[in-house]
Amino acid sequence: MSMDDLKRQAAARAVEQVRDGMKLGLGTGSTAKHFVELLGERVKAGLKVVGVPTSEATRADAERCGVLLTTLDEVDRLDLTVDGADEIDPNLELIKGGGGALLREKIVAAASDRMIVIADESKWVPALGRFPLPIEVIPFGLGATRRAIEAVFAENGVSGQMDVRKAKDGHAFVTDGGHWIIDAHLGRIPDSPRLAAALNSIPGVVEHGLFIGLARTAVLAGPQGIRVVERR
Ligand SMILES: O=C(CO)[C@H](O)[C@H](O)COP(=O)(O)O
Repeated sequence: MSMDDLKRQAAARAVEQVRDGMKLGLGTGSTAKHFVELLGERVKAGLKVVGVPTSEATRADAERCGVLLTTLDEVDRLDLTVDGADEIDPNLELIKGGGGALLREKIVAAASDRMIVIADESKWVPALGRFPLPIEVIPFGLGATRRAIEAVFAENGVSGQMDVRKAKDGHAFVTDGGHWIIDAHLGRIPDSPRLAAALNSIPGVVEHGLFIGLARTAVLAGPQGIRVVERR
């Protein structure tokens, strides 16, 4: 079974949680794309839902699949967000942002009563940090922001190379919000909630990919089947 089959299986399990009338957060990435496609099939069969997309790519996918869209200005809370992740630890803390949509993803997840993270088993890790941590920054004053990030890393016992993410054309990758992303290669993050809070305090950092206390359920698809992990 391919990795993509596993992603689709995890997405299919999450689609079972969707009920008529729900307001949904729609994640970004290849796993979330499966969810949007499967949701679209249920919509065509008569399910009534509205979704808030977490990226322009997901907006296009949802429109193509016939999923009605709304915004967080038009609705108050969302019932459920379903999104992928780059890493998931046993406390259901996440690294997200490999696809560059972390800012909208976090806004949408925080506005949701429940977040289900869907992934293949390879995303399950004992501790976060092997996947480079995406940090979304304002291009202005980048040198100062980098130095402040380095200082926060040192205070939190981590260090590693920091790369400005590049697009395929070799220029800086620009997020849907018009910002840049620094990918920080930290190896292992001993205390992710503490690091997340410290990064939030840096001027010039718009958001980072540590999702702390947001995911309630993880649906992990592996060759042996599906494992569902609930937040303790
Ligand atoms: O955070 C994300 C996008 O910003 C994605 O959810 C994450 O990168 C996982 O992607 P995929 O499902 O393609 O493995």
